[in-house]
Amino acid sequence: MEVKNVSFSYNQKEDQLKSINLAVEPGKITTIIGPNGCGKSTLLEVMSSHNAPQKGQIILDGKLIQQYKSKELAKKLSVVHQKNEIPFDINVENLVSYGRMPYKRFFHHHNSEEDEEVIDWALSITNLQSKRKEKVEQLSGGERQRVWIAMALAQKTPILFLDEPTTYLDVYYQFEILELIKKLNREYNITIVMVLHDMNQAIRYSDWIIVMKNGEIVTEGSPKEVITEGMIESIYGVRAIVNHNDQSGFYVVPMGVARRNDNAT
Ligand SMILES: Nc1ncnc2c1ncn2[C@@H]1O[C@H](COP(=O)(O)OP(=O)(O)OP(=O)(O)O)[C@@H](O)[C@H]1O
Repeated sequence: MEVKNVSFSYNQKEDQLKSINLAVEPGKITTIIGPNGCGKSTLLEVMSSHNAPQKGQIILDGKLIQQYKSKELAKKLSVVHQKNEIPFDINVENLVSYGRMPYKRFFHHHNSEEDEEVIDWALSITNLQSKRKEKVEQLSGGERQRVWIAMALAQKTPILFLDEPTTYLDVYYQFEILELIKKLNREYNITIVMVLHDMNQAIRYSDWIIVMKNGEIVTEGSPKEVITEGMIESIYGVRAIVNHNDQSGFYVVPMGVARRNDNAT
């Protein structure tokens, strides 16, 4: 997938994305980081054709993204959004089965054998088999996040976008979700593009990191190239120590505010 010179504005006054250029490498985990409001979610929304850019092109498998029919695109790319509304009274397997919609004909609501197999696979890889009859609203935050991921997996797409998949989760569930994402990438070869805030998680789980500020990409590269004390100070206005030890590998310790950050976005 390639993003070429893309600009996007919600209000026609100011661009929330300014001339974005990037390429998503197939089979890798790409993570977008940057301060609140810098345009990370907006970029995912534009890359998934949820919003159309005013300028530039997004190309997926050699074709402009707006030329895909919605069902056709939904077989290539699935998205786990930051905020999700649970339909009233729905159980886990019924919500996950929504992921099969792109494969169904109009007014054909029942699941085919293949649909059932894929739903079983999505439930088992997200470790939700035992919860399949439970109401989604009664699950814990970590379990719910796995349900949204299972629904996206039921779409059986080669590309998965996740917007802040670990937000609101305790540290155990954060690792559980990130390990699942890594497994989807390493064992099932699903290309991942995700937004994260935690730099240590970005270091540990990404092949490639894109850093945004003010609607622009300011730098990108491998975690080691990108996560530096200088980058953290200039992008976030925070003093940090970037260190390495044999046990933990390479890690960041944020130390405090370096300067008043009036221009975080
Ligand atoms: N639906 C919308 N209508 C108008 N402006 C919006 C809308 N959604 C986001 N914005 C604005 O676009 C800018 C980028 O927002 P976006 O949510 O993409 O940032 P983000 O980097 O994902 O932030 P965060 O880390 O806080 O989730 C912000 O100034 C935000 O206020």
